[in-house]
Amino acid sequence: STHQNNINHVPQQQAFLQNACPSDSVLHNGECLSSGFAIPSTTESVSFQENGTLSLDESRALAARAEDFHWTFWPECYSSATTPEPVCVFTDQSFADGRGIFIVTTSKLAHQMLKKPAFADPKNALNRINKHSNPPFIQYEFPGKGRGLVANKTLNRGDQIFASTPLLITNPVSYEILETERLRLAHRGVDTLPPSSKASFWALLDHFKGDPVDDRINTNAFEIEIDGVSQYGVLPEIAMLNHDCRPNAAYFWDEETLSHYVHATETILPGQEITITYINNERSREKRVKNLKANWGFECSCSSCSAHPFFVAESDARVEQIAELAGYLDDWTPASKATPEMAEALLSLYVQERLHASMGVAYKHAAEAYSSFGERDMAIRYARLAVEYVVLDKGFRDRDVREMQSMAKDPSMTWSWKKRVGHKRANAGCEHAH
Ligand SMILES: C[S@@+](CC[C@H](N)C(=O)[O-])C[C@H]1O[C@@H](n2cnc3c(N)ncnc32)[C@H](O)[C@@H]1O
Repeated sequence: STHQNNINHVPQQQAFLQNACPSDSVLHNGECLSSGFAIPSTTESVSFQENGTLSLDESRALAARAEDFHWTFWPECYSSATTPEPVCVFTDQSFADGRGIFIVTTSKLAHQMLKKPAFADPKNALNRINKHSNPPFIQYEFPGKGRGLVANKTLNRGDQIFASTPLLITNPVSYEILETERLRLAHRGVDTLPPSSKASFWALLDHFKGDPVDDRINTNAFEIEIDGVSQYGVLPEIAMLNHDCRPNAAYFWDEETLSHYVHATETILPGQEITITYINNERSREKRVKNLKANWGFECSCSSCSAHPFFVAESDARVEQIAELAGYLDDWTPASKATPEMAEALLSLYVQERLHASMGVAYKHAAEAYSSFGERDMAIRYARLAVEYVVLDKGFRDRDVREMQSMAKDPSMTWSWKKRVGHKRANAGCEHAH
């Protein structure tokens, strides 16, 4: 379908430069070409320097000359029949005190991103971010899973391990242009990063051994949401953390500061590896292993994946029971069988299963279950714990965090208060309806 591609994929230099070329043409290789112009199929080219892109010096000069133009380089862009606008690479070398960032997206979305406090008010937004001196860990090489981070001091639950901004963000729209063009944008992005960030990028693991840039992105990217769109971000610090199905740290993405935060979710002693989860762990071993293989391409070697079949079966049974109890607790109909005792069983299963990093949801269930029977103090107890845990994996601005903060203040003002008073409460002794 090379023909098809030549017709549909007209490489365009950014639409912003409206005034640089007449409206019926595009800027290409420093020249205005009629928009019917199509460069030769890039599939035949080996070098990314070919095919007439602006040199870095040219695009830097062009960006400097343009009025009100935030980015360090004039963006290289490509479009296809399905892209709403050309997809371009936008680099800001001065972002986050010179750490730099490149973003592969449309100009409209790139412009929208500039409104985030991380770009608009970095002094305040980023004052706690990217501070990597005196880290609470050292890097260590583990046989079978590569580099990882090991605590060099005791970390308590809630301690920040690091918080950092991505070196790159790619929007899913970039998959709508030709693969060769998508790769050119990614390579261009890496070439435009400041030297130390470029070095951190190249030091990342390339697990799949394909295109060296794409491979590093695929091996290390995390899903991040910006303005309702799920995108990929690469952060060299968090990329050093290995996966464990029973991790001792959690991370969240904060859209306002465009930062990724990592915190301990339990006590981590010096010498212990700091781990996060790459997947949803509240599933059977078989499903977890399959998911890691399919999406990350590795055989999980964590202790709960490599346990003896007896222990695997026990663990799977607990995970299944967690889902069953959560199902009851989520039932808010008059026929609901949910009780606070169920929530206690749920909490106990989370602890036994060592799912500390995801305890937040269990504490929320417990807080609501007690609130629904009008038990104020127990609701407060668990609402406080829910806030403490949920924030570590959902972030400061999460809805559940706010809800649990309100419950901790005054359960009687929340929607669940006394919702189930009068429901049968098995094992609780007192069964009379109020
Ligand atoms: C984001 S990187 C983590 C850092 C990596 N170990 C390194 O040296 O750069 C992800 C890669 O680490 C390895 N890895 C992470 N967790 C693992 C685990 N639980 N079992 C086996 N390999 C793992 C896999 O090769 C995976 O593709």
